[in-house]
Amino acid sequence: MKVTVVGAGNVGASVAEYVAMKELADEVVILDIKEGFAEGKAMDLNQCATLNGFNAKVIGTTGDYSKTAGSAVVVITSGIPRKPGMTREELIGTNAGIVKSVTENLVKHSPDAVLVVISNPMDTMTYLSAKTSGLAKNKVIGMGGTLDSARFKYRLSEALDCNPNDVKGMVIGGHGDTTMIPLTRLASYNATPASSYISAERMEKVAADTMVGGATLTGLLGTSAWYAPGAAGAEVVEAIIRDKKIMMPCSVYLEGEYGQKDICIGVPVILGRNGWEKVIELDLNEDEKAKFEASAAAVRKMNDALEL
Ligand SMILES: NC(=O)C1=CN([C@@H]2O[C@H](COP(=O)(O)OP(=O)(O)OC[C@H]3O[C@@H](n4cnc5c(N)ncnc54)[C@H](O)[C@@H]3O)[C@@H](O)[C@H]2O)C=CC1
Ligand SMILES: O=C([O-])CC(=O)C(=O)O
Repeated sequence: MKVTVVGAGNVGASVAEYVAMKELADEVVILDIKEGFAEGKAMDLNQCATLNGFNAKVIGTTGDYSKTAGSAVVVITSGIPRKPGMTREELIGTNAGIVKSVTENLVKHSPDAVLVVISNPMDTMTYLSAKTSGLAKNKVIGMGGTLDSARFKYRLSEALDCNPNDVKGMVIGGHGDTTMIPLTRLASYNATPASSYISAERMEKVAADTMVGGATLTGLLGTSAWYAPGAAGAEVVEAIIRDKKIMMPCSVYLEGEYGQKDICIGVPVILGRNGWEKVIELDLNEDEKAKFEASAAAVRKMNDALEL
């Protein structure tokens, strides 16, 4: 089983590390355009094998797509990250060209792969990849909601002063500072609504902090985050490789679900060997529906900037 990660930068290397450590593939290929960079990251990761007890071979390449041939899953992280003060949407000018050419090269060599798109602005890059690849719609998955939901649960656990693993919560909508929708009404702690433990004001703060989760880290780090993005990317890869049939919010191509067509946006899906296998239609209330519509409108506006 082969998994390819395009982009050997912060997020790509983190995805590759988790994929190797979890032994999700026996071959993990990392591809970058920066001369020797992917080769260096691969060598460094291979030298962790005996320290972290994994047996996966990591292969680095500078732009040789033949090494990616026959991948079961490919993860696209190539492109520039934002700097403090920027939005993810501002990255479109540089990243659209990169994601388009990377997608074309990948599908030439791995026509049966499932694509996991991470590059930002993620929903629009997923839409671009879906349109460019010509793959079945279920084979293109944008990773954002899985990360945003992990941040939501972290913020909830802070507010409730509890183990984050006892908290359930989901973020749907676009992966943007103003477009993501933490579903506060449906969040729970030990099968009880999380809202029954904290004030409405505190819950609003949890949601607001979740929405600017990426921007907050970018302000602190000077570039965007990679540990949780890498872990979330690997979580999606694991669900596919291990055919887990597990629900995660991902950006997928909608054809009427949630009242939306011809758009990739975050909704809960069942992930398995074939990619996303089913969209789960949550019973949203009027406020949540209105937020989802506004989020979709913003993502659609961004998609309009693409040259397809
Ligand atoms: N969807 C999500 O939840 C998240 C998305 N991101 C996004 O992921 C992307 C990568 O972020 P970082 O890894 O932090 O950036 P980075 O700058 O550390 O790494 C990006 C890598 O892509 C490579 N690259 C550029 N053009 C390429 C091409 N044509 N082919 C192959 N490789 C190419 C660069 O050489 C660089 O090594 C950014 O767009 C960032 O905004 C980051 C975190 C979370
Ligand atoms: O904030 C960013 O630009 C990177 C990203 O998507 C995230 O960490 O959620």
